[in-house]
Amino acid sequence: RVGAEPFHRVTPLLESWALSQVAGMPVFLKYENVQIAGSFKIRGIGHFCQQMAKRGCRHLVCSSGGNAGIAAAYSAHKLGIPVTIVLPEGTSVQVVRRLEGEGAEVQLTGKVWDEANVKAQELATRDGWVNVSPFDHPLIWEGHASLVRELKESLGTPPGAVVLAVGGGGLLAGVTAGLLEVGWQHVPIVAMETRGAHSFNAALQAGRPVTLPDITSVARSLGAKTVAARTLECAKECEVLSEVVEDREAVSAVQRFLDDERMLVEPACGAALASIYSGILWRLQAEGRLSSTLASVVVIVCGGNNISSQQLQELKIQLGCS
Ligand SMILES: COC[C@H](NCc1c(COP(=O)(O)O)cnc(C)c1O)C(=O)O
Repeated sequence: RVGAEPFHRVTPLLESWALSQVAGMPVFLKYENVQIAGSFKIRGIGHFCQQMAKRGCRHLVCSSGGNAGIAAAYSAHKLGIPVTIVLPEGTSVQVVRRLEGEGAEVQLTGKVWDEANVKAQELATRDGWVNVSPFDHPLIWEGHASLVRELKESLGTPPGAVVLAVGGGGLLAGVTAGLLEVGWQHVPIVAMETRGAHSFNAALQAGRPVTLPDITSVARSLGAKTVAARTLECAKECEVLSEVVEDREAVSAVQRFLDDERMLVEPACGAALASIYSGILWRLQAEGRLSSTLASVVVIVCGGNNISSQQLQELKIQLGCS
């Protein structure tokens, strides 16, 4: 039966000795980097695709910086439905190869995700075709909420804060939905972005979704110029602290995490880890915006496929980080 079992897996939640030392408090890492299809995306995208298959969808199309596209290709493969992935021209060869390996038809168009998305929406007007948004649909948020149910299962008691990265805001919307569902709506969310992809921070400042003129951050997976409108409602329903770090800090965090935990993640994930490595949590506590006596903090290691040791070396040279 379609949709009987979700496509995602339960991921480990492990206390990190190294990051706890840096943070001066217990840091628990939710390892979505070992999730099916390489990032947390499969939780929401898989759920969305299963529901669409139930409703008679015959062809899936997705515009993605990479990870949502891989999750959509994996889901389509599992469902036996053809899928077209529309990607920005600069997408790495390894992602294109991975998508074609999952059986997807890949089209490269546009400079950034928003332009590829216009093309995907055009294709989706065909009969029986459904566009899989990388981050902006209630079914995606519903699927991502499974992550918080797993946190509740593992921790029992609520963490002092949950740290996550924001691109289009799907993970933020899903975690908010999950916190409300398990009764942890008082747990603050630290929403991390890199400068040059800080569309959520800009929206919060303006009180409405803002479209950035361009994406200039190396964290391409955070590269949605306009954040989902739903994220502004999340900021009213939960306590959401929006923080922006420089690319250099995100890439330095990737390197430190590689040495601390021997795992390689994208700069998008480095943005979340920079909350620890760049002392953002410590500063929020010093400013009184986070309690100075947090019992623990959970950092969602969102993962991502779009990184290699060579790309990390090139990024470190490009950004001049240690
Ligand atoms: C343009 O890209 C949006 C989306 N990446 C989103 C993404 C995020 C941010 O998640 P969001 O806030 O978009 O739900 C964090 N961490 C990783 C590794 C990601 O791939 C995609 O793959 O299409």
